[in-house]
Amino acid sequence: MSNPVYVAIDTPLLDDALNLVRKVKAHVGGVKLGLEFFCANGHHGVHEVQKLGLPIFLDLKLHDIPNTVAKAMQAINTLEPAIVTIHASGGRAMMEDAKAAAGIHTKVVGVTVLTSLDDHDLSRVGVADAPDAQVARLAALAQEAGLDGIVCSGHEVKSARKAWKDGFFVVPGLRPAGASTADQKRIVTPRQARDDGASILVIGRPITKAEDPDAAARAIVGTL
Ligand SMILES: O=C(O)c1cc(=O)[nH]c(=O)n1[C@@H]1O[C@H](COP(=O)(O)O)[C@@H](O)[C@H]1O
Repeated sequence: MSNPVYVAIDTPLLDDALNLVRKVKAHVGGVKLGLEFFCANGHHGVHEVQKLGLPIFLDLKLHDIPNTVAKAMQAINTLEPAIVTIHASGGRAMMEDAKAAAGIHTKVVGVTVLTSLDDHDLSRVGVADAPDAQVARLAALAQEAGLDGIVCSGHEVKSARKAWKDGFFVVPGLRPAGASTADQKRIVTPRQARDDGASILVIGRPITKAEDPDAAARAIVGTL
């Protein structure tokens, strides 16, 4: 079984990112680079991290009209990322065009309901349904659009996996027991997410902000 843990490197500083990846690379299966890193370092930064030998998850959460998202996807194809995110709420046509524009080795996954949101936050943006119903709706749309899978919290992954057996499920919002939740609202432990059908476990601060990131990554993998 390959290591499902992707470490979220949320920094705009290339040297910090490289140092962190060097520290934890023996105990993670891949590296997630986000918008913060990409805006600061672009293709060059991704190439530098890629040299360390782990698969790259480019978390850009693209969300725009279909033409714009498809063109953005084409512009990152030369990086050959293993995984790229788009927002499922961008609609079916946007998802179809994004997938069509992506490279054949890239998994395109749709972000459903951010793990930092709860029922109350959803109602404030006009979504009357609870997170699980909204995740189920967007997961079905992502599947229809031909995406590889979705991003959802550990609260929804079990039912999402049941409805989409060969889907690829990316689960962030993971906290080892007792860890600080910070801005995350729908959290579970890495083990729970794994048991409930997650394909990839995205873990940031519990590893990157630990005194010893390598030991933290190793301990988390030990619980799986
Ligand atoms: O797409 C994501 O990766 C993502 C989706 C989501 O709903 N929630 C979420 O936290 N993420 C990302 O997962 C990572 C979580 O980081 P930590 O909370 O530090 O573990 C961050 O890089 C977020 O951008």
